Amino acid sequence: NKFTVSNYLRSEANLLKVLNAYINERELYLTEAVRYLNVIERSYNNVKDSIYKTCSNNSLSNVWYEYLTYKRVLVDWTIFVRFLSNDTNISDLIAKSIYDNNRGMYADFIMEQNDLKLLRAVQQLTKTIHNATKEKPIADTQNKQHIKDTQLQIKQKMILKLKKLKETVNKFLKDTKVNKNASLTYWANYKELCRGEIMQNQSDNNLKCRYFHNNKPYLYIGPLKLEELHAGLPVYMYHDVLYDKEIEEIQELLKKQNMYISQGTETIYRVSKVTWLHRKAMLKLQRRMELMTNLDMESAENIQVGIYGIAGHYLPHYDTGLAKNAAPYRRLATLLFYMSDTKKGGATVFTNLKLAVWPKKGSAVFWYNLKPDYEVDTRSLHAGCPLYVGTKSVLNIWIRRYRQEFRKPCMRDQRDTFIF
Ligand SMILES: O=C(O)CCC(=O)C(=O)O
Ligand SMILES: [Fe+2]
Repeated sequence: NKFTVSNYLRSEANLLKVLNAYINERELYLTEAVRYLNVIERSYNNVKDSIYKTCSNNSLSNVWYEYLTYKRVLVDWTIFVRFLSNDTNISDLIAKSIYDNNRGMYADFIMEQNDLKLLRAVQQLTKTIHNATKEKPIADTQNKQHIKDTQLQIKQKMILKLKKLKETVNKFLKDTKVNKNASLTYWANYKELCRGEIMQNQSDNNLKCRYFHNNKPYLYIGPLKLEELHAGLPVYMYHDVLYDKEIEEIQELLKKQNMYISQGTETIYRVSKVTWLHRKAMLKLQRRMELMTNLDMESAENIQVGIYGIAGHYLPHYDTGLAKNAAPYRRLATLLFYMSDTKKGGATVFTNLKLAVWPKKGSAVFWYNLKPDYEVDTRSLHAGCPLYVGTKSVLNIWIRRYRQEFRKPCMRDQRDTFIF
């Protein structure tokens, strides 16, 4: 087992082959499931519409709908569930079922409802289903009471059958490895927020704009303009906290660093350019940041500059890593400055809060990523929306947890969020 590059490449090629085959197979499986489920759903909608139209809740208005319903419960669902639990292919199951029952069972795949031939087929099929349920065909008896009894028995059978089907499906859903919640949370609200389709919750109308001095003498003279953006997890917007002159200064520094040529970031979750400025490169700004956050700037990272071009974006993420061995270095809070406005797209969105923040040149957003027990606050999940026009540039300042113990002491189960 000597190590050679070609040996290594060969095992990688194998891996690719196996995984591709696996994915193709899964894809076929799902396509078949979707196709078959659509057939069931169409039949279901057909019958449901007829119930609405005729306002009859107890009986199905004609023999066709009756047939469809029996067939769905007694045959279609059974096939589908067998398919889910065995991974066999549906065509085989249908073929087997046709063989077991009657060719005509699948007539509805090919016939229109007002077809004369169909009517005859339906009569035939209803018989078949009654046969399949081991009941005497209704047409064979003159006894009305007997017909009623038979129908009741069939109904009861169907209810039991549906109950069993539900159990099997639920078990299947529980057993599959897909973490539905994770993928849903990930995308939930992102696109709608970015398109500006979700408006802020009306119940948040206690939010205020205020001058904020935080008991700091300096701020008595020149208070901060603070806008509360969210009541649950406090997200604050500070207006006019980054001056045009400072923005120009930063852009000069970036040019010297060749920011616009190099340092592109292109991953599956982020398309932007990123570089860093030493946090002491902007001393006055650093002092302002301390006033805005009330946190010890000695544990702040250097300033991360992010630049997005058209279609640039950053998918939902937490700013902090959660490795246990690096607990003191978790990013307690984020201060995000906007160096530009955006004309279209490019909002910063908090997908769990259903909150969109539209960038305004010179303003900054501030929020906590950790709860008072220093674990991650899932409400802080956020993203940078795709940009449609122009360029968007931001400054990220992450303030880490260490050195904040006296300002923001760890409080298990005390409050659900940090406040100033
Ligand atoms: O660009 C934005 O609006 C958000 C940026 C962000 O979340 C980040 O860089 O961590
Ligand atoms: Fe972020």
